[in-house]
Amino acid sequence: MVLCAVRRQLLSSSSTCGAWARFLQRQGRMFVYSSIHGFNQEEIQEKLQAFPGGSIDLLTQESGLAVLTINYPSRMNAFSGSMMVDLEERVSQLEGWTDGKGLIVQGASGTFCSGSDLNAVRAISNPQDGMKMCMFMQNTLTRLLRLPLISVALVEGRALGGGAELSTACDFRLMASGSVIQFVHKHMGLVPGWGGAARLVRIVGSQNALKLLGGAVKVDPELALQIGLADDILQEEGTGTPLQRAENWLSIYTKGPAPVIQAVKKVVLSGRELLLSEALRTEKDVFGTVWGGPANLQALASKSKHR
Ligand SMILES: CC[C@H](C(=O)O)C(=O)SCCNC(=O)CCNC(=O)[C@H](O)C(C)(C)COP(=O)(O)OP(=O)(O)OC[C@H]1O[C@@H](n2cnc3c(N)ncnc32)[C@H](O)[C@@H]1OP(=O)(O)O
Repeated sequence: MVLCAVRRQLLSSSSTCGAWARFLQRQGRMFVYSSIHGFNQEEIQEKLQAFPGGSIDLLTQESGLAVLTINYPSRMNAFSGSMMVDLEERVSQLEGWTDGKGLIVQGASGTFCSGSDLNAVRAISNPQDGMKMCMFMQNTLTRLLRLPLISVALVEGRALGGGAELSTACDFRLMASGSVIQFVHKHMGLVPGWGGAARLVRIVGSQNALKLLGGAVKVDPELALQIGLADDILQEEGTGTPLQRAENWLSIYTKGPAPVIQAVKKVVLSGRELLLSEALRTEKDVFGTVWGGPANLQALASKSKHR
């Protein structure tokens, strides 16, 4: 039902969204898992709701920047079951946000996210439930990464286990000094299951990914920057809160009209996810949505120079 609603929304909105819907249709799917994979979203949602606590908070701003906050400070922002369901709902909201340009994903109270809530994990530690939770989170995080918004994970404190995986579902990672990203899965007798391994390989390459997962390495901002896991280090000095500084950092990439910023994300995403010929066709479609558009005509009329 959610799939139909989102698809309807995509198909009925602007021409940019039309190209986006075609891109997603070309991929053959918007979600990684559906009923043909034996995935029943309602069933797993009901199971997850049995483990309440915390929340995922979304603030959309007129500037076109949204802030998504993982909020469960008493458990270091671990993901309870209800927070997994919340996250899916917030991502649906963002999919329908036509004026959006950028997204910051942060944790509450100065730390990012300590992964799954171990209390819930213990209660659903059989492989069947684990795989259902994993399919649910892969669907949600894939949709998060595919949003037509430029996203950044603001990592303060710790990003552990599923928290490290969540950080890879953003376009950029901005690490505060003293913060750590650690794929602790090996120590838990596990491997990533929320899509974190597949995304990590694409971000840092397979050699580095093998080291980070095989060694459950504590990645500090300097190492993260060196291997390309982090895009920048949020300096301590400077004005404003870490969130304000992250907004400032992201604004370099989100300055401009929403249709143009969304088009930028779409062509990069199609290049990242599709075979070259498919990516080229998608690029042509997305190009068609901005060519002769208001921002393009205004730039042509102003005879702008790029010195
Ligand atoms: C592995 C894969 C899986 C997935 O991908 O789905 C996961 O993510 S499993 C979870 C992996 N994460 C962990 O194992 C984190 C374990 N916790 C810690 O290492 C520490 O708590 C740490 C480093 C996050 C914070 O240490 P610190 O000394 O600063 O604080 P406390 O340990 O006292 O933590 C405060 C409070 O939070 C609770 N907490 C922290 N993380 C979790 C969690 N993931 N699930 C449930 N609860 C968590 C901790 O138990 C403390 O609660 P309290 O009632 O005060 O004892």
